[in-house]
Amino acid sequence: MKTLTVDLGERSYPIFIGQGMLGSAELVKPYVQGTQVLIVTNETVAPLYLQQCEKAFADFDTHSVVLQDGEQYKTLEELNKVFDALIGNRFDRKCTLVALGGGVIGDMTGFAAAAYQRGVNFIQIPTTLLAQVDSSVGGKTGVNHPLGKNMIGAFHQPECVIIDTDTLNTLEDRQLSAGLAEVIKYGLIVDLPFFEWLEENLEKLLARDPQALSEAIERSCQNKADIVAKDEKEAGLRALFNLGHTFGHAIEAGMGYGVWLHGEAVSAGTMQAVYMSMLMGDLTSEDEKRIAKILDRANLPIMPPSVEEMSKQKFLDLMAGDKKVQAGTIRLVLLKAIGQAYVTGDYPYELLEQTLDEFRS
Ligand SMILES: NC(=O)c1ccc[n+]([C@@H]2O[C@H](COP(=O)([O-])OP(=O)(O)OC[C@H]3O[C@@H](n4cnc5c(N)ncnc54)[C@H](O)[C@@H]3O)[C@@H](O)[C@H]2O)c1
Ligand SMILES: O=C(O)C(=O)C[C@@H](O)[C@H](O)[C@H](O)COP(=O)(O)O
Ligand SMILES: [Zn+2]
Repeated sequence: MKTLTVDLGERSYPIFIGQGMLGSAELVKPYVQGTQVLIVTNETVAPLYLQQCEKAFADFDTHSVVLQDGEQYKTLEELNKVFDALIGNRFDRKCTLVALGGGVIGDMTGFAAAAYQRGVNFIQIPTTLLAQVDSSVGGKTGVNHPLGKNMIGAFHQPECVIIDTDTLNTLEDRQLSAGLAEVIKYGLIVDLPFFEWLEENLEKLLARDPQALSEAIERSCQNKADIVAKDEKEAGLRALFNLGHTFGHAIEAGMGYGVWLHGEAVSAGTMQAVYMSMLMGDLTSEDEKRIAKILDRANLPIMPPSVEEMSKQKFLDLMAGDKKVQAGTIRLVLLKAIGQAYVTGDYPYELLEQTLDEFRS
């Protein structure tokens, strides 16, 4: 087992990466406060892993709640089921919530933990590649609104993150690819050597080679932990994790939550950011081809929805609601080079329009 640390002073926490850890009482015990535990999962993950996970919390007064599966259920309404379970079972302020599932369950459970009685502890047990490399680390929690992704939420850090890579054995190929979009993102924004390693090892990752997966998860989590430790609440640097997301979140909301997976929307959105970085005179067409190639090899979309599926105006309206918008300016994460991202609102607006028009024709 490998252990990384998210260094946030007295709120620092470990990320455990290994195999066969899901039922380990020894591992979770130090991170459970009080006597009451609520495991939050969904209807797909529960039959696969709930029983095993419950074993780890057998010494506590443990309950579970099973939510509907899908991005379309990442809503305040569905979240109420968690509050019903907590209040209905008289959970007190020292209780611990456990997120067992992908990023949707992690974001919702974290937000429930942030809000219940103004804040209780929670543990992340991510079971998708995307959640293991990104969403379980860093404390962004929340739910969607019909007009925008993750618009209602809170920063709330977990007590620990338990990444059992065995859970990836049951993940659908499409979901594995979606996770790779966020893995590739780390290479693009801050880590050229990791991008080069991914170019070398992509087939191994697609074939679920345990060693390759473990290395990709570790390097991704290390990149995430380093930046979160420097900028927990996204005053600046942390926004780099949003590469491809201003376009991608617009695709997710615009097409209807769940139609495009988050990772798929991030992939196409990354190509839009890459195209615009080329228009800005930074990336070369060789860079563009190289980035498109790795995303395509990962079985990810490299073109956004067609103009018929999503108009330029719809894109712009949704992007105008992005959380990085400042004084009406849509700020974007662009690339100076592979491995070197920056955030800017200082670009000719026509280049954004050109990206939305030309990239799709
Ligand atoms: N908080 C953050 O920093 C952050 C970062 C990235 C993404 N996100 C959010 O995460 C969400 C996407 O997460 P996701 O890609 O994990 O999607 P997801 O949570 O919807 O999971 C994908 C699918 O895999 C299923 N599943 C989960 N684990 C499984 C397993 N081991 N075997 C078989 N099936 C399994 C789920 O039930 C679901 O159907 C989005 O809502 C996105 O906004 C948040
Ligand atoms: O942790 C972060 O910071 C990220 O931006 C990670 C992203 O991959 C993730 O999709 C996040 O939820 C997007 O954040 P948002 O603030 O744009 O909703
Ligand atoms: Zn993301």
